[in-house]
Amino acid sequence: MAEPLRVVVTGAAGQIAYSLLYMIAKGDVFGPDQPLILHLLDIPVMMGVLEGVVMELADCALPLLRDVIPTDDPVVAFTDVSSAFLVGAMPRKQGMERKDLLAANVKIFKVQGEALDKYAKKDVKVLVVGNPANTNALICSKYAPSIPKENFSAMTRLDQNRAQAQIAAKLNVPVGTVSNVIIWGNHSSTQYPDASHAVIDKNGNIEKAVDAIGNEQWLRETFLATVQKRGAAVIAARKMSSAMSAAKAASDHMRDWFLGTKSGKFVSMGVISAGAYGVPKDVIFSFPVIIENRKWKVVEGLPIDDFSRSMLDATGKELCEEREEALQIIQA
Ligand SMILES: NC(=O)C1=CN([C@@H]2O[C@H](COP(=O)(O)OP(=O)(O)OC[C@H]3O[C@@H](n4cnc5c(N)ncnc54)[C@H](O)[C@@H]3O)[C@@H](O)[C@H]2O)C=CC1
Ligand SMILES: O=C(O)CCC(=O)C(=O)O
Repeated sequence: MAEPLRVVVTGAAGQIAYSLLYMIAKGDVFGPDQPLILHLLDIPVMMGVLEGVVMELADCALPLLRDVIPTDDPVVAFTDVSSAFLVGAMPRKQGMERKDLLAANVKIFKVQGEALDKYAKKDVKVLVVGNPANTNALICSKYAPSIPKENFSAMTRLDQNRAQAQIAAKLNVPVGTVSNVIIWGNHSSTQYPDASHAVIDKNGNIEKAVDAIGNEQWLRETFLATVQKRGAAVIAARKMSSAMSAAKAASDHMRDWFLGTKSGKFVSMGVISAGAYGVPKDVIFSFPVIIENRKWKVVEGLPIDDFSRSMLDATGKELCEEREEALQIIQA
């Protein structure tokens, strides 16, 4: 069997981590043959709660889990890790936009970037879940200059999963038959859920989702708004933000990064922009990617119509504004 892989989860005493840790520890992310050592970081006041999480992980009797290290010390948390789930951050409350969290959360990602830079493996793969995820990931990367920028990502997989589920429900087909829906841009209400390249696999016959749906107005209005505002809808219903679905999306994202995407399928990830599709450079922008040998590559050459162009421009503009605001907060 392989050597154990060290994986850190921050915000380990929180609600997303409560579902995520089980998914990781039972092999959903790194595969059924990969032993794991979990590093669990939270803040000092949460150490009692974290102790309970550690007890529960032990009580799951999971064969792949070789050790669990609970800590409030970033040095312990980030030392020698190959994979980092950065979940720990304040969630938004009803009526807030995710960017309203910048002031509270961006400094966490500066500190954790510095710790990753000093203590993590240089090929560590970092997934930022804590909101506003794209800009937090950018700041984290900025403070970890010895780690390639391509190793930092932000989670838009929950938006992708939501989009697939909406299309499957509209067509009354199993969600697993829907693929290649794209989330462009920011994990915010300016994101662009784009079904124009999505396909449905009907027993081996591949049909374009737009043809199967046959209702452009639904795609541009109902579908778009439902996916963009789904996080807020969950908060309104649960009085807490999405957790089980966020954990599943984080697992999907890191699994595809480590194990690769399936042939002909692409997934959406917030990654450092080099300006593909004419969007701003040096922001963490969600693109369609394929992944091989733990390296992602933006899918190029997809046609972009006028509607899509205006959506890409709007979400890119918001990311540039968030970047400026984050830098001001950090430098203040
Ligand atoms: N990108 C996405 O699709 C999604 C992002 N989120 C975001 O994920 C974040 C976490 O959400 P929940 O788990 O529901 O929140 P939660 O409040 O249940 O848990 C957050 C945990 O982070 C800890 N924490 C705070 N500062 C920390 C630090 N400096 N180091 C380590 N741990 C720290 C807290 O003590 C708490 O235990 C929020 O920012 C939320 O908005 C949530 C759902 C989806
Ligand atoms: O919407 C939020 O701010 C919290 C959770 C989240 O990011 C989401 O559900 O998409």
